[in-house]
Amino acid sequence: MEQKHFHFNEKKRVVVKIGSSSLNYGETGNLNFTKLEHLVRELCNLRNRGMDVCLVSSGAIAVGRQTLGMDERPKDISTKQACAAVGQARLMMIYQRLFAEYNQVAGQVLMTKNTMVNPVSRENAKNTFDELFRLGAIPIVNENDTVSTYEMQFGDNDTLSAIVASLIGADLLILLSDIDGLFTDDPHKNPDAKLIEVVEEMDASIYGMAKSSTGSDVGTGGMATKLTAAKIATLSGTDMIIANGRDVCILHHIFDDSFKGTIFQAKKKESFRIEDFILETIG
Ligand SMILES: Nc1ncnc2c1ncn2[C@@H]1O[C@H](COP(=O)(O)OP(=O)(O)O)[C@@H](O)[C@H]1O
Ligand SMILES: N[C@@H](CCC(=O)OP(=O)(O)O)C(=O)O
Repeated sequence: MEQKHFHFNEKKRVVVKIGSSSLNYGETGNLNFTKLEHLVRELCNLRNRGMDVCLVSSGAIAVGRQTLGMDERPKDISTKQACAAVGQARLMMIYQRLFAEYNQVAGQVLMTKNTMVNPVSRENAKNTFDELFRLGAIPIVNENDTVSTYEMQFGDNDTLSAIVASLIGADLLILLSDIDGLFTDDPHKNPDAKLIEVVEEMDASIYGMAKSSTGSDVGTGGMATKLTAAKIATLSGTDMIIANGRDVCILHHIFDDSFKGTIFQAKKKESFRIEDFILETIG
């Protein structure tokens, strides 16, 4: 797809979200180190281009489950939280090592809904991001799964990444998924589904396409949570892209103006306040 008119290479602050299914080998559930290494290299190159870069990485529960030798996806909250405690630490250890290889520094930011709803916590979180960018570091964000209660959970990192993008005033959010973008229907169920390349208006016809079915044993939310993310991002003035994270080199293709995916065009609404949106819609 030729998208020269979008000028993504002029973006200044970019959030990239990668889902659990893109970090693991589907068949074994083990981490794909080559993929992680390529992802980190791509993000370091964006930093080298002069952009502020933030990574929202899922995978804590999947990595913890693997590390603890569980065959089944955990169902109850305390088992998920125990998996996240083990997996988040392991994931960060790997990221720290890989970023250091490219002479970049990564910092961990773990958030709950409370971080966004409480004005003092929200301001503190924003200041932390600003300071990390000023220092040239790359924030790596996840939900604080080990402590977040059901009521205070975002529950999916698609929504969380859009909230982070809104909080830090990012001008581009990229969701790396296990699928090329938004299709007219779930392509795993409907082989006639067609890729939508650009979404200018988030109207009812668009919401009708997205199903919450996931493409893997580790994904959360399916396309429905990606559209919630698109709504938050576009109202905040952030363009959003869904692209396939199978090959993370797609990141430089996005900035070189040639890639396959779905672009949601920003529509900033002056009255939009992320904290009100969270209270009204996500609860
Ligand atoms: N309209 C749609 N277009 C594309 N994918 C869809 C659609 N509706 C549901 N899906 C499902 O959403 C999945 C992607 O979400 P998910 O499994 O949560 O993965 P991840 O968060 O890792 O990207 C796809 O694999 C697909 O099965
Ligand atoms: N916070 C959870 C991930 C939740 C989530 O949205 O997962 P995914 O659908 O894989 O992006 C974790 O790190 O395991």
